[in-house]
Amino acid sequence: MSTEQPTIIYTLTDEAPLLATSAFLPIVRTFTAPAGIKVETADISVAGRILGQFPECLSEEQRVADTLTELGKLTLKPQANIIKLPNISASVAQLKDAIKELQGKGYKIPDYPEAPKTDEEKDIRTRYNKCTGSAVNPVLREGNSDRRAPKAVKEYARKNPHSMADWSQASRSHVSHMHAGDFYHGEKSITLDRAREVKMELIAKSGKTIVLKPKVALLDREIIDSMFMSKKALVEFYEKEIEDAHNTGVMFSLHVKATMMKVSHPIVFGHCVKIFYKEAFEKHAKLFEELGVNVNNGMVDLYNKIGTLPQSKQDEIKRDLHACHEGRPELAMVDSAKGITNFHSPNDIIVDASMPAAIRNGGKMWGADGRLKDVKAVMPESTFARIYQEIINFCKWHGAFDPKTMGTVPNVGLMAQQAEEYGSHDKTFEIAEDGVANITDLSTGEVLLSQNVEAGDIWRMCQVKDAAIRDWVKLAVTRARNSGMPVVFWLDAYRPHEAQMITKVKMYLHEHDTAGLDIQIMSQVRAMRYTLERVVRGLDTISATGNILRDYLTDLFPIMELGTSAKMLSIVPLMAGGGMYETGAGGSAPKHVQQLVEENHLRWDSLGEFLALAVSLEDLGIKTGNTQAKILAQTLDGATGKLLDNNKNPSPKTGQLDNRGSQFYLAMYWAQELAAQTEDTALAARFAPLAKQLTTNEQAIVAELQAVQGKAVDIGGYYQPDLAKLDIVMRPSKTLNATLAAFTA
Ligand SMILES: NC(=O)C1=CN([C@@H]2O[C@H](COP(=O)(O)OP(=O)(O)OC[C@H]3O[C@@H](n4cnc5c(N)ncnc54)[C@H](OP(=O)(O)O)[C@@H]3O)[C@@H](O)[C@H]2O)C=CC1
Ligand SMILES: O=C(O)CCC(=O)C(=O)O
Ligand SMILES: [Mg+2]
Repeated sequence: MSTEQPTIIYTLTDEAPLLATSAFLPIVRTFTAPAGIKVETADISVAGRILGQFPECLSEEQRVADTLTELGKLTLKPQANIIKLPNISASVAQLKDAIKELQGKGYKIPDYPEAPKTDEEKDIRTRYNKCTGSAVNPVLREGNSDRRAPKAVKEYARKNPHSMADWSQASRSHVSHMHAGDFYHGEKSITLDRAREVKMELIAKSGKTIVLKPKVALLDREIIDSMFMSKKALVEFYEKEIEDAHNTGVMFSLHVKATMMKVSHPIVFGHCVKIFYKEAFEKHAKLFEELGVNVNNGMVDLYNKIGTLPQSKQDEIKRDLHACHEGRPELAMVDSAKGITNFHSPNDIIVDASMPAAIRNGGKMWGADGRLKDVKAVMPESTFARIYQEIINFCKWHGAFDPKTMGTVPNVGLMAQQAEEYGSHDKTFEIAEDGVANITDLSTGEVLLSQNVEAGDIWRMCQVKDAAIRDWVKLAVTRARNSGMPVVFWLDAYRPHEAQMITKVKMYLHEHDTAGLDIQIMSQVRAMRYTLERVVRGLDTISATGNILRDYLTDLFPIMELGTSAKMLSIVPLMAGGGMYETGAGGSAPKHVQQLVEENHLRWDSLGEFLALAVSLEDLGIKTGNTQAKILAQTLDGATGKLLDNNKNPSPKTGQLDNRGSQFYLAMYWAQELAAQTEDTALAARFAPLAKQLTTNEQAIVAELQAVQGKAVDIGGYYQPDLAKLDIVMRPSKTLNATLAAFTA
């Protein structure tokens, strides 16, 4: 038994999860304190991360620690027990908004340098770049991923099915992806024969050698890939698909993951915008260059930059942009009421969330007129786009899934140690000149992988470490054994990277007793088909996938099965022995903040947080020998079950029970469960008065929580809300606050 006080690290993040945590944390502490468990916080919000980059610009009181780096180090220790809430993976536009907000609050941090020239500006830009895109998850995910719908949650969804729009066999919705010239087609992959140090360089046709990445240290038996996307092929593909959508009268939408693929996907996105508005971009090319317009950051960047021009010039540009819509297909909207299209910002439509939403809507997205319409879903990279076409085909034939009867698809995802594409952004480059792109051994000069590339192509190297793969296979076998479900490894033997993976998976499966287990390997399209054939028959199938499909499938299936990925249990067994517990599988729901600020109603569902806390406590109990932690875990699970049975989830409608009400019910049921358990009578006695008080005051507390709704509130900031104001807004029940305070006193 450890002598240190058992500690859970609770992350403070952004947007809806931060709002919810500010109310939930006092409840958590109330319950964990009697068991001697410490709950510490770690601020990894985008605002906190920005401030952490510029200590020299801040006063002593303003300075914050580099919490993310510290937390990253903790994940490498066996005692790590971290509750990780979803955080913003910021686009450049969001970053700039956050900088502005912080400057307005008196933090003297520099402006974001649009076109850095001096060394100082370049340094600032480098520091800010550390805060964009998916900057948190890859640092903390030092383990593979186990995401699933717990039994109670699945049962709840079966009894209370969410709405699913009908699918028509006449639906014209489809996925369009490249058939040549994308990363899939040009990929080369090897497994290393020993540890090596390599460089990435371009031997240009002009004779120049451009070193793009001077050194990458690789481990023995690591798999590395070299792949590129041809700009020419991409541009041709967009031209063809835009024209096809126009000719056939189907709405056009573009789905990327510009947060995690923070270097490649903004470029992929930008080309599409430039082709869609080709004539306007050609006409104003010089001016846009002078203004530093970069539509890789979305049309929002263009509109911001032209805002400095005389009104007549702005009007002319806008007229030219609007004129482009003539002869172009209708564009899918992000917010039709506000006129925000799919091209507004590359982060507005994030494929893992956007495609499931469209499939749940019968294959439709919103048009400018506020109506749902069939859509051409453009995902240039073919590697994973095909799974969506497969599920669309399935829905067209079988109709929408039925949450009452459908099976479940848990996921075991390879994500440790920045695996695969999601860890590649520091090794992704837009090629400046035609030439040969080589990955070369630094000490021997041997060229390990080589590609012929052209100016504008996107070239990248991905890595996945042997230890991560071995751990992933073990996790898949363990999950198969514990659940009794078959496992399918979604691996495509025709893709060079995955051919290497298949060899390793087969090898590592031999390390385990797989007798009686059903473990298969199938290409993604076949795996999707096989899984769906089982899903409609009510059968369950574990998907064991690489990092991208982990992300895609853990939104896709939960959204079909449960209506949201918020209700997922997301465990990351850290390879060093600790545990990280993510809360759900989705994001930070910016729309929910807007509703809170305008109407004081928070629809965010903290169920994922309740589930995460229970496994965190359970793990802490086992590892530290704290039996009360185990009881807290069991009773919390019981409370979550009651919450579901009694339907005390937050409602999306203002005036009804919201996140705060749902949290109150969790606290009440948890106290009741603790008071009722007989394993630890002292603990039962300790919680009995709390259970009694919360139960007696149920009506009063719910009424107090309800009474505040319907009016606008001030939380003192978006990226860095004022914690005191947040406390007032998120904890409006005097009775509840007083009861918790009296218990702790
Ligand atoms: N683990 C992480 O850190 C992740 C972070 N992100 C980040 O989150 C931000 C938003 O991403 P986006 O793609 O819009 O996806 P989100 O998952 O945040 O939002 C999509 C929709 O899902 C629903 N939803 C998601 N979680 C919950 C919840 N707990 N309770 C209720 N509803 C929920 C909401 O639908 P409705 O409004 O209809 O109720 C929401 O509008 C981005 O900055 C992104 O990078 C995204 C994924 C994971
Ligand atoms: O880190 C991010 O930006 C998003 C992560 C994500 O979508 C996921 O892991 O499901
Ligand atoms: Mg995701």
